[in-house]
Amino acid sequence: MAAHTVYKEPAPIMDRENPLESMMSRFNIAAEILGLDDETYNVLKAPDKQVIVNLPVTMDDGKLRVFEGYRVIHNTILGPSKGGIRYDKHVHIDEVKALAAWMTWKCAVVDIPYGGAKGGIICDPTTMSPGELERLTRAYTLALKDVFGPDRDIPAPDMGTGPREMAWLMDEFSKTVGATSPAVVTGKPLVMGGSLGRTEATGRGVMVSTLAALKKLNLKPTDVSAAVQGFGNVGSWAAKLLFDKGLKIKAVSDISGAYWNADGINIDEAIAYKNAHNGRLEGFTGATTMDADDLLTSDVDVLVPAAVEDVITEHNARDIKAKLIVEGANGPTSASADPIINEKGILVVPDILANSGGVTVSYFEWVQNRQGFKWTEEMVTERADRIMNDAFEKVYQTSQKYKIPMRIAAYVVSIDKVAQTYKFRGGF
Ligand SMILES: NC(=O)C1=CN([C@@H]2O[C@H](COP(=O)(O)OP(=O)(O)OC[C@H]3O[C@@H](n4cnc5c(N)ncnc54)[C@H](OP(=O)(O)O)[C@@H]3O)[C@@H](O)[C@H]2O)C=CC1
Ligand SMILES: O=C(O)CCC(=O)C(=O)O
Repeated sequence: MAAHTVYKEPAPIMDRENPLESMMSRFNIAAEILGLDDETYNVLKAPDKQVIVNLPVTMDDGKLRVFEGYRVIHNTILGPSKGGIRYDKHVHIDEVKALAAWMTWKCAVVDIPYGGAKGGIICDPTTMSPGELERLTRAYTLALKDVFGPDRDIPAPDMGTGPREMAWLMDEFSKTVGATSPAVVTGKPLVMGGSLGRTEATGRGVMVSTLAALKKLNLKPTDVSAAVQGFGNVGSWAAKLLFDKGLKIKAVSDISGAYWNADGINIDEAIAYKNAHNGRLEGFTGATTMDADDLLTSDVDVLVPAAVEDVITEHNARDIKAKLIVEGANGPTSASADPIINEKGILVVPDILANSGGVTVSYFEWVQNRQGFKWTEEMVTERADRIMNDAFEKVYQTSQKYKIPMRIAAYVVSIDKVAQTYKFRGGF
């Protein structure tokens, strides 16, 4: 008889900052500023739906392992819910709930017709074979076949997933409905309905919002240095596009460590090195190694956290030297750090604005799938850049109007749009 193991070893959330608490604390401040009515507040403070699934997967050694997966739908008043799927050993339901709510606010801030959702599976994709990952992805899709759908809930990549997983998901879902259904998922490979520009979209949005913020600070990109934490999809593209705009990228990092060069790192070389070395920067010779935590407090003008949640906390915020933080990751700053950052006068382009380029181009992918017509790369980037710049300006003007940080202003813009929609639609 095969041995049965339940693969479930999440880090207890109590030992870390809780992203859900950070999300709620900002939501509460913005709701207060808006004078949000109790009914709408009570609807928005909790997710519409939380699904927990058990996923039995036969591993390559013939043993059966049961993984735990989640899909949280935060809100759908603006449209079908949208949000990525995370494969990571630290996935936690509270984290998925926070990430789902951030998707609602993110889609509202860029004014695209989606609600918010997020998914995750507790697993370590770095130790699993492609076959195991495929069986896991198909099991997750089957378990959620009644949740997903082009007009219901549309997943996408997040940490630990990419076009390969989205292709398996699209295929498995299509089999359950008996017809090829490309619009059920975004972030697909180009040959099967993916959009030009989606791979780099989140990093591009980070670059566009960094340039917009530098303008407000009267700083020229070519006079500015930056550090980027995380060198995956978001971090590597953000670093490359900022490097191309003339910023001196003095530090980058991934899970293997942080790498520093006061004269600037050649990001093209760093990406080529990573691609040739199993996706890691370990051993990169274009920089010297530095303590990973020191990257966040290093002597640079712009800090781009683009890895995981809660890396900027009350414990290190005082030591940050950057004048500008542009949040490529979701939730990289704990609410406990907000007052310190505000007191220091650091301008923060918050996650729900700075990294919204990804979902914006996902929206374009979904539109193209439904139109059955492929846009050119120029159409994608021109429209995405315009949306990012418009959203930046709207949030910036709101922050000026209410004399509040851009983070709270972004929540104000989003919650206001959602609340107004509830008023018009009625129903409760
Ligand atoms: N992909 C997207 O379109 C979007 C992603 N985001 C957010 O951006 C963030 C990154 O996602 P994405 O780039 O897709 O994920 P990836 O899995 O592609 O990359 C994550 C990167 O972070 C590194 N990393 C993980 N933990 C640490 C750490 N403690 N310190 C330094 N680096 C670390 C990883 O290193 P290694 O590879 O060596 O493990 C990897 O370089 C997440 O918060 C995600 O939710 C937001 C909007 C859209
Ligand atoms: O592209 C998408 O639909 C969602 C991306 C995502 O998960 C995010 O923005 O955090």
